[in-house]
Amino acid sequence: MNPEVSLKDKKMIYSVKDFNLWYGDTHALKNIQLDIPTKEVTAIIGPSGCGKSTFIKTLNRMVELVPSVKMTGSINYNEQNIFDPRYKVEQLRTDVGMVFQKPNPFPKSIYENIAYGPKIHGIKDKTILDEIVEKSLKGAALWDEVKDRLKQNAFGLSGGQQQRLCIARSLAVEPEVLLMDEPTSALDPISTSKVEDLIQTLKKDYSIIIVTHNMQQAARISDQTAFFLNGEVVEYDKTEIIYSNPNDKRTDDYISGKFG
Ligand SMILES: Nc1ncnc2c1ncn2[C@@H]1O[C@H](COP(=O)(O)OP(=O)(O)OP(=O)(O)O)[C@@H](O)[C@H]1O
Repeated sequence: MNPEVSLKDKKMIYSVKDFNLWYGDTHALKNIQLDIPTKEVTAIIGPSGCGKSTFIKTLNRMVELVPSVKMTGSINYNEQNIFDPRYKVEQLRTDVGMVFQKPNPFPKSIYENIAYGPKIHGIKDKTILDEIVEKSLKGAALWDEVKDRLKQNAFGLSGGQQQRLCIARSLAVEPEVLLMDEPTSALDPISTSKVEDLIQTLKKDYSIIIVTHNMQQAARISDQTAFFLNGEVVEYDKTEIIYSNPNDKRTDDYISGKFG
């Protein structure tokens, strides 16, 4: 990241304004203001229960699957309010891919895991599907490891390979954004490091928003970091500032391990 460019001068993919969310009576997100830059890595950190997962599940409107949810405020994605009744949620879910904490491949072959999304979008031509599978697996740095066993079941892959397969599956429908909810917490250190390297490569083409419990990970891979506490954003700034010279004492206390 160019250190001369301040956060507010960047091109934004999301702009979150006055946003509140309740699960029944639980006020889980409180008056959130957050602008998320395009083609960078934005980390969401904070202690358990502070609203990190709720926040990223709001960005693709997945949170609405919980019946008791109520929301106020606005979230603009590419300058359109995703809560506008005319907004097409299906398009949002295509543009915004999601990778979860535990790798969740389909019980199908490696090939079919990747081809599934494009097929649903109407692509039937075998040559085109082959190309998408190869490109997506290369994009997720998995091609060389699996190119000779594409017909084998995805459950035969290691946990780290399964997680990269899930990233490849997201890439296959050509998203703009990747939401990642603790994508390495179930992985060993070597697989974690491969996924972290991959995230660094992917940010050339995608905007990445990652929830992580691992503060070293956020420091290593993100351009900006938002510190959440009790449903509020306490501080949001370039990662180097959050980690070296935070404004708020609560951020400092969390970063230095005094609570969490
Ligand atoms: N489906 C749900 N129904 C009711 N309350 C929920 C639901 N999901 C989350 N909450 C509540 O919303 C608040 C925020 O939870 P959330 O899962 O977003 O936090 P988190 O920061 O991601 O936590 P963790 O790091 O433990 O995953 C918590 O008080 C939680 O109990």
